[in-house]
Amino acid sequence: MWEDHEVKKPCPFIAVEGAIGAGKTTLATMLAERFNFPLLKEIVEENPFLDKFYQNIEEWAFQLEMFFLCNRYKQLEDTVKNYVSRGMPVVSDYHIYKNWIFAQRTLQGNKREKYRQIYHLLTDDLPKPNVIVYIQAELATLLKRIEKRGRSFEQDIDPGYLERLIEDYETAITQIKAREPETVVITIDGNTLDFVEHPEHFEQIVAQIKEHL
Ligand SMILES: Nc1ncnc2c1ncn2[C@@H]1O[C@H](COP(=O)(O)OP(=O)(O)OP(=O)(O)O)[C@@H](O)[C@H]1O
Ligand SMILES: Nc1nc(=O)c2ncn([C@H]3C[C@H](O)[C@@H](CO)O3)c2[nH]1
Repeated sequence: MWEDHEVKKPCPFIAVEGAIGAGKTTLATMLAERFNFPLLKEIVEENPFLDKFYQNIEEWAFQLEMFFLCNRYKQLEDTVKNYVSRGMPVVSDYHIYKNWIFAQRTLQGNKREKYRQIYHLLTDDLPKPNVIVYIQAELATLLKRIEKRGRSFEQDIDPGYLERLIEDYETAITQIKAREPETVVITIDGNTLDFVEHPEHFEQIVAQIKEHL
């Protein structure tokens, strides 16, 4: 149980968020290790639709979004059962709301509406993270990181798509802040803070998060 507080705060359920390649998995992994919290990590390699999706977004968007949604739903169900409901902290490299951020960008009309209904049915009654670590990064940073990571299917991503996602994330974070004032949102400058190469940058982020735990 999480009882390490003088004033009772909710047990940390931390989600690291940001656009593609912002550094979510890297930072979430480092934070899980530092705080000794279990890590909930996105499944990427076994995704059968990502490659096809990047070749033809319109054709494959619904399949891809449904795949992500069903996978994350299952992961979140397990997380609630194994950690959240037992009062144990957890750090995740995504927030379930990410599904809707992407789906609004990739789906239109009838398919978006069908997806919206399924998304709400599956997620409305699930516990949401109470701390969001948002890595804000500009296009040049994302492109550099995507290239550095070198996943073949991401190398031809349209920079316009990334640019729109950066804006979508900004809008989504603003909406979350307004809608859920109880959720702690910590914004990290992903352009200037290099927590991979500079341990002191990581320490800065850890200190910022500790203030809220
Ligand atoms: N702050 C940073 N400074 C320099 N390199 C970084 C930083 N954060 C991540 N990287 C590098 O950038 C690449 C992408 O990072 P990572 O896979 O963590 O991103 P992500 O946000 O989880 O991506 P995705 O959205 O695709 O899941 C990796 O090669 C990682 O080592
Ligand atoms: N369309 C779409 N919807 C999602 O919910 C989603 N989540 C992640 N991704 C893409 C980004 C990386 O390329 C890769 C790994 O994060 O998968 C997504 N793409």
